[in-house]
This record gives sequence, C-alpha cells and structure tokens, in this order.
Amino acid sequence: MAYDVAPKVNALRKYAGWLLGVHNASAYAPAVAFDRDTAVGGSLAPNPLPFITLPLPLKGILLCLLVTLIVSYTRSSWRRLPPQPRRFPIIGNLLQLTDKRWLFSRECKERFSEVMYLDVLGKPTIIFNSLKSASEVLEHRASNSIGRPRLIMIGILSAGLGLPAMNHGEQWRRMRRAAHEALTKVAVQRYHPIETKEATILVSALLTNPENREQHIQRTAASAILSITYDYPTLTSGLEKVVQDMDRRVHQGARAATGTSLVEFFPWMIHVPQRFAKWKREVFKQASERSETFLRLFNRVKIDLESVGVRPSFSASLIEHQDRYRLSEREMAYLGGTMFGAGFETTSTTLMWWTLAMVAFPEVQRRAQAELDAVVGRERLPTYADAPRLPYMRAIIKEVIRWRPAVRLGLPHVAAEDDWYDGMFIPKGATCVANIWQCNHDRRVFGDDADEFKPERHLGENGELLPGPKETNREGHVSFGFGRRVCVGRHLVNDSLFIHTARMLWAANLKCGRDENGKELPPDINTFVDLGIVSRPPPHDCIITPRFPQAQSILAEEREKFED
Ligand code: HEM
Repeated sequence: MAYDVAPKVNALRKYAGWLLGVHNASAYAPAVAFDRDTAVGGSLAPNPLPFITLPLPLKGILLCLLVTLIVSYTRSSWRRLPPQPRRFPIIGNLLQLTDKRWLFSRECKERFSEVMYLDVLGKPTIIFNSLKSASEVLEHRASNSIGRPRLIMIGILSAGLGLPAMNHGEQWRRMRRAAHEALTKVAVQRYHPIETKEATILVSALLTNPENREQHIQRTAASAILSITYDYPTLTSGLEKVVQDMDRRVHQGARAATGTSLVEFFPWMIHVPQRFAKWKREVFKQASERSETFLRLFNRVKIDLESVGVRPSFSASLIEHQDRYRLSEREMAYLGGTMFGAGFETTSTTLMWWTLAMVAFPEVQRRAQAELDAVVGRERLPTYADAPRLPYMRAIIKEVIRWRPAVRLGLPHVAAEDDWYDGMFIPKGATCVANIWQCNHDRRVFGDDADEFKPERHLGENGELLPGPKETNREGHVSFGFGRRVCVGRHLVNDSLFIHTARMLWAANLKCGRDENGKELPPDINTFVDLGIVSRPPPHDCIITPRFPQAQSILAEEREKFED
C-alpha cells in the first residue's frame, strides 16, 4: 500500500515558510509533483498549523521560549549529576543502596571511584566513595552538610530526641554541646578507672572461659558504658536484664536508622490509623518502652546524687551543669540513652574485629607483645600511663578501625544548598552518605596494600604514632564520620580499646582454632555480618591461653584491688 507523503510535505513547506516568516511557503519551495491517482488514504488539503496564523510578535515570543527551554535544559545542573548505576522503574536505585555487599565491593569502587548518584524512590542520594570527595564535601564544607534527613521511624522511636538522628537546630546544638563537653579527650580520663576495671575482668573471664568470648566482650562493653553513663554497678553477665533491654532498644534503633522502612518512601502511611497498621502499633509501643527505660535509668542517677552524693558519670555531669546546657530532664534522659545506643554495639564490635585480626595476623600479635614486654615487663599489668610508650599497640587499634570499621556506611547528612564536587552537581536537599568502607580502602591514599592489615602504616620513621593523612579527619581513617557530626564518643572508645587490648595481649595468646586433625582453621577475614548500622565479624574459633605462668595470679591480685 502506497504511503501518502503529500500532506507531510505540504506541512513541512508551510512550517519552513513559517520559520522564514512567509505565509505562502510554496512560493519559495521548489515544486514537488504529486500524483493524485497514486496518493492513497488522504487529502492533499494543507495541514493547518495553528501557529501559522499567529501574529508575528507572538511567534517571536514562542520561539524565544522554546530556545530558553532548550538552553536551560542543556545547561541544567541536574544534567551534571554524578554517575549513576542502572536504575529500575519506580524504585530507582533502592536495590543498590540496600545491597551492602555491592556497595563495599571492588566493582562498585572501580565503576564509581569518586562519587555516585542514586535515585532512591525519587529521593536524590549522593554516595562518596573516595576520601577526597567525602572530606571535601562533608568535612571542609561542613556547614552545608550538618543536617540529617528526616527519618520517620527513628523520629518516632527516639521521640525526636536521638542525637545521631536529629536535624541540626537549637535543640541539637544544646544536646551536642553537652555530650561533647562530657566526652572531650581530657574529660574521658575520669572514666579510666572504670575502663581499667572492666578490662581486667574481661581478660580474666577470657582466660577462664574462652568459649564464651563474644558474650564476655558484650558484657564488658555494656558494663563500661552503663557505668560511665549512669554509674551503674559492674555487670556480672551480658545476659543481665538491663543489657538485654538496652540491646533490644539498640537493634530497634539500628533497624529504623537505616531509613529503608516503607514509610520513609511513602510518608502518607504515617496517617493510617494504628488499628489498621501493625507496624505503627509496634513502633509506638517500642517508643514508649524506650522512653520508660531511659527515664528509669536517669532517675536512678538523680536519686543517687541526692542521697549518696556526686560520683563521676555522664548523666551526673549533665545534671550538675543543667543550667549551663539548658537541658530538660527528658533531653538529659534521652542523651544518656543515646550514649548507650551509640557506644555499646560499636565498641563491642570493634573489639571483636580486633580479636579476629590478632588471630589472623599472629606476627602483629607477637610484635605488640614484644613492645609490651619491653615497656611494661611481666611483673605488672599495663596502665594508661604506658600509652605514650606503646605506639605499636595504639597503631593496631587505628588499623583495626580503618581496616574493618564497625560502621561501614556513614550516617546520612543533608546538603543545605546546591553544591558541586569536581564538576558534579550535588542538589540542595540531597542525602549525602560517606561510604566509609571505600574511603578507608582508597588506594590513592593508603597505597596498593590498602586492603591489607598493616598497623605500621600509622607509624613514622622513628616509630612514633602518626596523626594520619591530611584527608582523614586526624585519626588516620574516617571511621568516626565527618564535620560537625563527627562521633562524640571517639575519645572514649579510643581510650577504652587501648586498655582492653593492652591487657589482653599482655596476659594472653590468641590463636585460631583447629580441626579434629589439628589443622589450623584461619578465620574468614573477607565476610561480615550486617546488623543494620554496624557490621560484625563472622563467627570464628579462637583459642585463648595465658602467655606466661604468673599472668593469671597478677590478674587475680588486680581484681582483688577493685573488690576492696
Ligand atoms: C568504634 C566505635 C565507634 C564508631 C566506629 C563510631 C562511628 C560513628 C559514626 C560514623 C558517626 C556518624 C558521624 C557522621 O554523621 O558523620 C557517629 C556518630 C555518633 N557517635 Fe559514634 N562511633 C563509635 C563509638 C561511639 C561511642 C562510644 C559513643 C558514645 C559514648 C558514640 C556516640 C556517637 C553519637 C552521639 C553520634 C552522633 C553525633 C551527631 O549526630 O551529632 N559513638 N559515630
């Protein structure tokens, strides 16, 4: 069947004429002969184009509008977004954001070495995969990325008072200042006696009952943070009700803070009445239990303060300076609860990664023990006073935190204004997340051996501890986050890890398990267990034995001192 081209040609002629400002374009266009007999299915009547009849000035305006549209489209900042992985209809890049294995994979780093754009159900999200990009945007231009995105679930759970999830504002500033001042490098020294005691108990427990290693580690982390926050008595087991209670709260919070609940993407769901929404009933129930736990623990400190007097604890220092910080009782109670939430799982997980590293790299363990023998000897346990002369022990801690960061994907920040990185557009309101794992394994900063466990990378020529590459937040890694949102507990956890690991290596040898034929079973260093915010090592065997005969008796003597 012949195709009738005549009308189209006529229309084109008219259009050309319109562009030239001539109404009868056929007068200018070369004649085209049409055979009416063979033309099928249409009439040769000209296709009337509405704009032909428009007056000339209006045509000019329309033309200008068209040109402006084309220019603004080609020049739009949105066309300069960072590279984006393949997106799916409706959900966009949701799968890539939730697939942690892909986010931390070599493939992701190779394809998106600097920055990556994800469209998560319409929400723009920027992932920083390099130290340079993350530091430039989140650290050096910190005031533009100080905010947090609004997360509905964690907002309900923490009654809007959870410091890590709060948007910046007057309330966040008051609470952050109070937490910061209570946990400065100097302020945390008042908690050294608590940490020293806990470390001694942990080492004794590991030597007498090494099978329950993870439980001992959890007990020590929970006990230390409860004592520090509430002057709570030393826990005898990680199974105590208060730990189980708080642990449940931490996991509920961690799940909510990932921001992947449906309600985050369909906020209208929050208006569904509770009787039709089980998830809503549950989250409100958890929120009220949470509030009850935090207030109960806080009120305990208040009563103790009135009856027993002031003993150093985080909550006691908040109460003491309540007027200066201008905090309400509820704000102080939630701040205390947040300390436990943010500190317990991260500290215990880092200790677990440290144990795995000691088992996987026995030569590192031997070198640290040689340093302990040279500086401390075998007559007494290491103390905080020995820290300046134990740079290798401290370098191991830095390297564990870099090599296997407890928090692999940083907490989300929000861009307050449009921003640019290396010619790539970061739109106002975009969620900005540092891929801490990729930053810490950046070969351009840490070299080709970035994936290897090498504590000596943190030591200078004379064996002194280095402050860390300039891109890295002064610590030699960016595991504690960025800018004004940097972790407030970092000095506390650094000190805690020092005394725990120094006492462990002083007293004990840690070796990998063996199969029934006596063959060594090295731990798998390349997998992890994802707990939402925190990533734990996979289960692995570890044989723990005293390093020399007097170790246990010296430990027992030290424990007696604490019981006095
Ligand atoms: C090895 C242990 C720890 C790691 C790896 C860690 C990591 C982090 C990271 C990545 C952030 C987010 C920073 C950002 O948004 O850029 C953060 C925030 C925070 N951390 Fe830690 N943390 C640890 C231990 C602790 C401890 C022991 C405490 C308290 C006792 C604590 C309290 C907090 C708080 C309150 C925030 C929120 C700060 C804010 O949003 O203003 N952390 N931490």
